[in-house]
Amino acid sequence: MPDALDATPYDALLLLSFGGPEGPDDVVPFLENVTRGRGIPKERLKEVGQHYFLFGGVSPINDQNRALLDALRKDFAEHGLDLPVYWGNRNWAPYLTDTLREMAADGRRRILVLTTSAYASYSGCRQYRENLADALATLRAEGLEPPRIDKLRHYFNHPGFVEPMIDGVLRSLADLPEDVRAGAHIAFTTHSIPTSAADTSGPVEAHGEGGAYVEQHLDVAELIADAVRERTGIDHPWRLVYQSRSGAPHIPWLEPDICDHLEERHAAGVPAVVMAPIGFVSDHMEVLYDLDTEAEAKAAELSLPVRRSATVGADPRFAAAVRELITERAAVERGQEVTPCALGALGPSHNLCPVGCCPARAPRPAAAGADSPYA
Ligand SMILES: CC1=C(CCC(=O)O)c2cc3nc(cc4[nH]c(cc5[nH]c(cc1n2)c(C)c5CCC(=O)O)c(CCC(=O)O)c4C)C(CCC(=O)O)=C3C
Ligand SMILES: [Fe+2]
Repeated sequence: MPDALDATPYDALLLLSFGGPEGPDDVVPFLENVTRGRGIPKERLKEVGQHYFLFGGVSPINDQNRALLDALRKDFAEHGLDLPVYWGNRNWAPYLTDTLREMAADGRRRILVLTTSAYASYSGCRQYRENLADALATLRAEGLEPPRIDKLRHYFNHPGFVEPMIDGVLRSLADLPEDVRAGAHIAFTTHSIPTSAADTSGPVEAHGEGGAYVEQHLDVAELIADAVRERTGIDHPWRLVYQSRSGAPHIPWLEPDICDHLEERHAAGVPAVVMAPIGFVSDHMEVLYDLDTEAEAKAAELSLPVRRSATVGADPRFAAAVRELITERAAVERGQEVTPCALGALGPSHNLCPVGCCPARAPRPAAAGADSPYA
């Protein structure tokens, strides 16, 4: 086997995700897990519960992660990368702590973590690092020797993440009626977060209006829009907009919301919109409900033709990107020179979250960062 497919010093990959309910009885306990201590109004929770009940109480996210696990294992096997893959979630079974306990029992000592979040933010990065620190503390309290954990760098600008989304937008444009296609605008969407969380996202030097969170999404949006222009010869105007706002109404979150944006585009005479959910790794509930149900209903009310483009999901190019990120990071840990792969203006993200990256409201231990107690 060539050197590049050596994962040493790592002995396992952990896919770390959000988790979702798998039946009606799971919905309320799942939402309690998600919102524990996070100050989400009761009304909002009831409403979000209804989104899940509309789909039989089942979030597609777990099956999508199972498909990603299959794609990763297949890719690793085909390329001779001998690295076992595990899966654990923040909010639903298989729970992260149970998976880490199993990994420790299997003798895994150096674990690399892949999160199903491509960008910097408290929710998408540090909160997962806090979950890892909590799980490690539990193992330690149980008298188990906790493994050492590193997290793969943010992959928002990796070609294996961006290219499937370019294809998705091209497919959605092609799927629009011909008479509105050339004039279509692209609405890149991501999860809204409190502006205070956006402004402090990423390393301290990226803090400022919108922080690394907005900056990274704008980088991806521009990459996709440029590629679409190159391949179609048409300059489709675009904007980064937000969805899935939560929290109390008096706290500012990133705007505009996709539904307001559709209204505004319609009023401006735009003939069609492609909604491209670049903030998400799979077509989970935020996509199925907030875009395919709510935003589609708004568009129907406006008689505005819209299409929603696909997320990467289990695309083989994404699986290959994960393999490349693993072998790249492993080489770094072995002290070898590597050229990290990244598109766009921002360049490859840091391997180790620096101190002050995506701070929490109340500081808590977080694993796999420069400020980690057991890094
Ligand atoms: C940045 C971000 C991502 C993208 C990065 C990533 O993927 O990590 C993301 C993903 C997801 N969010 C999800 C679900 C929920 N998020 C909620 C609440 C919140 N999300 C937030 C942010 C994010 N969320 C925030 C700041 C809150 C407020 C509460 C808090 O400060 O923590 C709530 C509570 C109800 C509500 O208020 O909406 C639910 C149910 C699911 C699962 C979908 C499924 O089941 O298929 C996924 C993948
Ligand atoms: Fe969320």
